[in-house]
Amino acid sequence: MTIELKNIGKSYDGNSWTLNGITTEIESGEFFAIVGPSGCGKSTLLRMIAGLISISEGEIEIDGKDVTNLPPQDRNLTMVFQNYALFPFLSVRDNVAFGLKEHKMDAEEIKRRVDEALDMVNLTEYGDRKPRDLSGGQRQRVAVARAIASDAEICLMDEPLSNLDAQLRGKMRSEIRMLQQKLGLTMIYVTHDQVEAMTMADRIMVLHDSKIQQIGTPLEIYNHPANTFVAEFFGTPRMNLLEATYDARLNKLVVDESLEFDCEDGMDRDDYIVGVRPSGFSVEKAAGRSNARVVNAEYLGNMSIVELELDGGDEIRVTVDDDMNHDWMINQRMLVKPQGIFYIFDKTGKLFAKGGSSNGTSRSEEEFVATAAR
Ligand SMILES: Nc1ncnc2c1ncn2[C@@H]1O[C@H](COP(=O)(O)OP(=O)(O)OP(=O)(O)O)[C@@H](O)[C@H]1O
Repeated sequence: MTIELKNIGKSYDGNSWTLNGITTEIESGEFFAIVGPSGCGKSTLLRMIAGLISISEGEIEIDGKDVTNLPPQDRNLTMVFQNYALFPFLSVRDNVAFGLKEHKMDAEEIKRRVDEALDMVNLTEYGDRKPRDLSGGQRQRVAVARAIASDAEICLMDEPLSNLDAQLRGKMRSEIRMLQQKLGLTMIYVTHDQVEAMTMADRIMVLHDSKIQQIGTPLEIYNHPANTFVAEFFGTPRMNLLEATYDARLNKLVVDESLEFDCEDGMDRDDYIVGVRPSGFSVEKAAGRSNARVVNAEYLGNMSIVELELDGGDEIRVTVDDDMNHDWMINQRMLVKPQGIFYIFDKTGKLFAKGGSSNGTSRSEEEFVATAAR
């Protein structure tokens, strides 16, 4: 089932827009994640698609049919909430069967569907328990089983894993993804967790400032972030964003007078923002040459995260992989150089171009993807 959002807007107070101009098409069988920081309107959008709150502007179509004014039960969808919304006084089986009974479905059919759904989430032996006698992860599975049993072709999930510990979250991520694929569900999945979105989704919509910042596959979003917001939101530690001046004579962008980034033709301004992921620098002790000092270092086993202050005052965060030499000393002088890919944003934060090469040694012109003309 496809879902089409046409210029959706929401204003709770009639003055300001919580969401504005949301337009996209979600394909049948797609796992579509909506991500963004707290308060950006993720739940609002999901609830509008579900029909739980009204839309201030725009239209929603499901499988080509306008459902904007239809109640939730007529939209062929089901929803899993953050707090699972289980009935405490009903058994697991009855929780899963609840919606089916409401629909006056035949008892045999209900039993078949409940058995099947509990089997899929590995809860067959827990059917007679009450929710309070289950672990957090098991409760979460009951909520998923209820969604599956409904046979709806669209499933909406609102931060379903946020109450679980990190280990269980990782396990449930792959379980939900597997079930979604097995059942061919069209999934819209809200999360504030960029890792969850990157690992589960076919495509991601990034929301911020009431608007869509970017829609793309996880790779597209990571490799071609549309702006500084998206660039910083995805990737841990965050991308370093540094103010840079363009030196036309050298054809280089210069940060703090000591870090230089090679440019292609087409640079038309004096000021840009250079974005460098923490892996995009080399750090070495070089006799007589240095441009930074170590401020802090965390050794994590397979790598270190090192914070450095450039001589011009900017701070950067660098990851050093397979760090055998992890005796970083605070205030130690270092020579920092760019290596590999970097991003050039204009002063408004929009991606202007991508520079550098991915192998970290030589740079090729093909790697320089000019996006300014778009
Ligand atoms: N019923 C309401 N009345 C007025 N304002 C609301 C209402 N519900 C949400 N809001 C506001 O709309 C904005 C978006 O809220 P929403 O819950 O959609 O964000 P979210 O991205 O899901 O956040 P979180 O990740 O924290 O759950 C917030 O500023 C919130 O305060």
